Amino acid sequence: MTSLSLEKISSNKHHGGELTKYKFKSVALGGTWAQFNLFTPANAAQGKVPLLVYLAGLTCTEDNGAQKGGFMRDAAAEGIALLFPDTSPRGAEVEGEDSDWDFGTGAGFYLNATNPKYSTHYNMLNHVMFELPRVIGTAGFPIDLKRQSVFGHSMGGHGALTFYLSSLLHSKQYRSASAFSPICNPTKSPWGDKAFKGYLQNGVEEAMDRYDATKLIAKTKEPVHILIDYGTGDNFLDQLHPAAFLKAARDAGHDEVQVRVRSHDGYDHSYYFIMFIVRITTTSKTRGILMSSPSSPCQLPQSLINIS
Ligand SMILES: N[C@@H](CCC(=O)N[C@@H](CSC=O)C(=O)NCC(=O)O)C(=O)O
Repeated sequence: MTSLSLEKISSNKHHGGELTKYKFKSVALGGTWAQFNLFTPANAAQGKVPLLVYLAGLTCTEDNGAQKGGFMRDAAAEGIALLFPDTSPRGAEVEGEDSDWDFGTGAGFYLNATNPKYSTHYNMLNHVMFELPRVIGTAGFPIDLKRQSVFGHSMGGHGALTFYLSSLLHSKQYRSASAFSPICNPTKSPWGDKAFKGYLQNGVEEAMDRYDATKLIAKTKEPVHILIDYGTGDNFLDQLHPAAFLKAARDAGHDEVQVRVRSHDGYDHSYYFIMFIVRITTTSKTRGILMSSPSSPCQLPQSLINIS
């Protein structure tokens, strides 16, 4: 998979670091222009820093998390780079892709499409998990791709959980996953149903083993590091199923040290909730979760205690 060179669109100094927007012609997304934001903290000038990937939700672009998440202050303090990909290809010119807010443009669902209508362009899994790290590595950014974690919101929470769980057996690409209001059991949710029936040749059946975090955690034997937050006043709670994920995790033997699901009284699905959670969560480290490394054993439980 090769990519043309990056073009810088804009750059802003932020919390002592730099938030830069780039675009490039994405092979994974069928040759369309793909944009992303990358925050590099000030200490990246001294050496490579870890990377935390943020996956946004339905209707979002690479800007929502960067502008509304409130992640950068802690990332700067902890010396962590943040990557904000887009949520779908743009301008693929697939018939009907702009008809609905929860399918097509802005709603790539972090999978690789197998329905021939979408499979040239709608490959957000390949784009985020493989193409973007390759682009970042090739461009020579001061980022240590061996220290990578993933987090996200709603559809992006689904992406974070499924990317993390599906890479556990093979590449161990991410050290942990955390999610705000994630779609935890998308084969049981209307959003997931619509996405899978549209993007996948064999519909929901095809998604069971690959794209449903509740199904994946049920089969995961390895130790995991997962943190989920959701609000009880979430207007989309019927799409999320956090209790099903928690039950599957406990049934599979993952205790509260490995999988923590926190509910927050009255909070909704919006970025106001995300900002609140980020503030009560002492540092990005505790969401980003770069604490497990060969040289430093996993300290997630302790870090989670710190943030409770
Ligand atoms: N149709 C509405 C609602 C869309 C919405 O709430 N999107 C969420 C993600 S929902 C699950 O993935 C979101 O993050 N919106 C962007 C934001 O900045 O709040 C609409 O179009 O607004």
